[in-house]
Amino acid sequence: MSELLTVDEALALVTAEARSLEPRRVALKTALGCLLAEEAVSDVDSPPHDKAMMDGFAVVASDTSAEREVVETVMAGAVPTVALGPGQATRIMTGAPLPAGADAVIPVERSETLGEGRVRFLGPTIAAGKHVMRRGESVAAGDVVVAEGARVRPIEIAVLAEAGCAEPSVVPAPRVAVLSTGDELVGADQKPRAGQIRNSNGPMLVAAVRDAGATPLDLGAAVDTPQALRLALGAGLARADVLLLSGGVSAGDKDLVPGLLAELGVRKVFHKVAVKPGKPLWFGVRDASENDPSGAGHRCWVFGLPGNPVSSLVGFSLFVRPLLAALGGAPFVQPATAPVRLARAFSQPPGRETYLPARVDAGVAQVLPWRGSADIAALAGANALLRVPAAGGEFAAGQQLDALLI
Ligand SMILES: Nc1nc2c(c(=O)[nH]1)N[C@H]1C(S)=C(S)[C@@H](COP(=O)(O)OP(=O)(O)OC[C@H]3O[C@@H](n4cnc5c(N)ncnc54)[C@H](O)[C@@H]3O)O[C@H]1N2
Ligand code: MOO
Repeated sequence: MSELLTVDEALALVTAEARSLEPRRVALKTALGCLLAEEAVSDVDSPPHDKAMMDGFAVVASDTSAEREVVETVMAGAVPTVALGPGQATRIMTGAPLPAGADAVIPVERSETLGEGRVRFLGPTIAAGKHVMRRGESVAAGDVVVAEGARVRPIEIAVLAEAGCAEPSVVPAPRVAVLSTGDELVGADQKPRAGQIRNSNGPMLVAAVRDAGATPLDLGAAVDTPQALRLALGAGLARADVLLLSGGVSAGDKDLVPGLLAELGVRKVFHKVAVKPGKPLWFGVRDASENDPSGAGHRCWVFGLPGNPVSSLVGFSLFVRPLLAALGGAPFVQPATAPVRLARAFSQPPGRETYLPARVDAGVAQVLPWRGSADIAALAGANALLRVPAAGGEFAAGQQLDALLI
């Protein structure tokens, strides 16, 4: 047991292997959640013209004529053709460019149409600039509109669109292949026969990848034969930045994964961590190379997550999710934890660092009844995994521990 890596030691090894993915240009609509790899510069003024901010009449503010001649109507998208003189007004719609000479807009609610193309305005005179947004008032061509390193949220998508950045350079979302292994697995839509179970890890990990802002590539399930596994592992290594495997990493007769990964050029970084559940976790890296057997040549990070679903979830939350954030350009982040207070006393024998399913409300953690690493059903209402240090001990109600947020 003492030879096993601690969680912190294993995290340090993952951190040492982590690096941000190479920036590349992506279609704007797929940039959501990514880090911008270069500052975005606008190629236009915004607004592109002095624009009406109300439906109404463009006027010369200093003109005090009681009645005006309406010289034309300008809709948004159109261009005015008549310069305004004294005693004149242009009917104008919100967003349309102001005609030359005009410097204010009187809202339609403050007008009275007199017929024969004439209009009278009600109420006080209007100040120059009223209900008008000047050309370039928001952004001037050449302005930096989003800084390098900013996270692209829906707001930044709008700003980039306005600035004409249709293909921004971003640190891309990692592509993550998910492969479940095991002869016993059937799909959620199938009735398991004797000896079979449904594949719950595959759908969980695909969803967890998506939830982490990465792009999942669902490779389904492979049976435990060297041929089937070699083919599926090769596909994952060729097509993804990260390959997530579930099952086949402990000590069973059919735990073929570590040997096959070595054969495919994946360098083992560690196997087994002092954590409960999740001990048999395997981590390795296929280094970037021009002559790798898959022909892809890019670096690929590989996790063999233990087959038991709760063990897989713990491995994902502790190691995979932080690595995905780092590949996406964030400084290496530790797993998301929060201090919580225990609702009830409990005791835990010494052993591995342990993660107990818990429900945290207003900072108070209830440990949930749980039948071990195969009992994912017990976690259906859980929102945290309570971290119990390896030394174990007696924990009093109200005592503070850390919880991993899931
Ligand atoms: N002699 C030893 N036996 C085991 C050890 C060990 O160190 N020495 N470790 C135990 C621990 S801890 C775990 S966790 C499991 C992990 O084993 P594997 O990663 O090799 O996974 P499998 O043996 O393939 O499966 C374990 C368990 O999980 C079920 N499973 C597998 N895949 C899925 C899936 N996609 N969806 C749902 N459930 C899945 C599988 O049917 C098994 O019941 O090993 C212990 N044994
Ligand atoms: O660590 Mo295993 O993951 O205890 O079930």
